[in-house]
Amino acid sequence: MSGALGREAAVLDAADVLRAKRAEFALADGTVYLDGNSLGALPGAVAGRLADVIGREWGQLGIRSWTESGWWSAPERVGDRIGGLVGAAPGQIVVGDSTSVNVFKAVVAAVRIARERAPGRDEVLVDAATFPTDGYVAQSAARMTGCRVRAVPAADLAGEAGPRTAAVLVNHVDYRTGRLHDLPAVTAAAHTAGALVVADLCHSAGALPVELDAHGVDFAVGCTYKYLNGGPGSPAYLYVRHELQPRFDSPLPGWNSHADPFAMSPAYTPADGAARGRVGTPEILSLLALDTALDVWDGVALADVRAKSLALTDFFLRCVEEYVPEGRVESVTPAAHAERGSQVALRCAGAGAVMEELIRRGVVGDFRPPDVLRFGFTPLYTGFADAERAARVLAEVLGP
Ligand SMILES: Cc1ncc(COP(=O)(O)O)c(C=O)c1O
Ligand SMILES: Nc1c(O)cccc1C(=O)C[C@H](N)C(=O)O
Repeated sequence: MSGALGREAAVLDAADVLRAKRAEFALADGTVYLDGNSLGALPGAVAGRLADVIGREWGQLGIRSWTESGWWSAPERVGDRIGGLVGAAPGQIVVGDSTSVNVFKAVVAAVRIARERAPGRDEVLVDAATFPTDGYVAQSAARMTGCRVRAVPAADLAGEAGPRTAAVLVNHVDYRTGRLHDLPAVTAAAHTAGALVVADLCHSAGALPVELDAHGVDFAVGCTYKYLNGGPGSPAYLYVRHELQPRFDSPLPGWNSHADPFAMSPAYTPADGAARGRVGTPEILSLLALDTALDVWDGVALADVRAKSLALTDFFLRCVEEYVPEGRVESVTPAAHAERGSQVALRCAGAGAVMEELIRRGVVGDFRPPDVLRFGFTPLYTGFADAERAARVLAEVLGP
């Protein structure tokens, strides 16, 4: 650490109300980890929990663990814990499958409900810069339901929802630029137009306060391996708003979402509540790793997370401005706090090679084509000294 910004970082770290949380993570020595927006860091307690789940619950109790260890109901129990982080009252979130699969369930179900109300609706609106999987799944879901996809810039989604719109699929935060979209406005406009909203929270859950119930969002999906630190491939989640649950007609009705799964009935009767979003057997090992990973949120106020995230990203941008010669990088992340998630994306010539060199020097971010350096700031374990060092090393890599 060096210079005035280094000293400022030390002062900011000393005053950080979340600083004790860093010790709950296993972080590699000498590395600045700014890739929690792709794969969150490992919470230290996860290894012990998995050892117990494997050794005792699976190894000793075996099949009995589905009931005695609570495996069967873990998708709803862990879903309620995630609900506490995304403004969802209990009973509306189930954990399981991937985000991609949950986008499929949500978009098809949203179209089906919209069609019940007004059969002529035939359009799925998606934001044009969506994460690819959402766009691919929306295309297929639309084809299967006789709709067409119309891609418009996220900022135009609210204005574009109209009488033909059945569903609006919006990424809460853009994965490439880190732009935070106006979910309440999109939701309100979609509802005025008679459409339903599906929100992808992959880059917002755990990074900033999300208020699903308060904003009346219809469906939401998200992964748990980024800011929720569930580990590689940890299961995703599906939120279905309470009032919609009786009409939620899942396109993937598996035996796990049956009202009486062990009746093994040939006829499908959907379960009530969040369980209707289940499909097949839950991913118990990664689900229970996630369960323990969520313990790091105990005693954490999301307002503190948001305040630190904005302070960190502001500070990083200041350090970049100070250290990196003018014109070498350009931030594509909005300066306005109301429009920023928890990452900074810098457009940079030769970004792929620059990121490789950054990683070689211990600053781990990622590269997104065609020319974006992406730095994720995870307030629970990223400090101001990390932000300062990352900007300093970036300047060294780019040269004078
Ligand atoms: C916004 C967004 N949606 C969906 C996904 C993909 O989800 P999954 O691969 O878990 O299905 C990602 C990241 O991979 C993402 O950033
Ligand atoms: N899910 C990932 C994976 O399995 C491997 C590498 C990266 C990912 C990601 O999550 C990418 C991430 N959604 C992104 O915003 O780019």
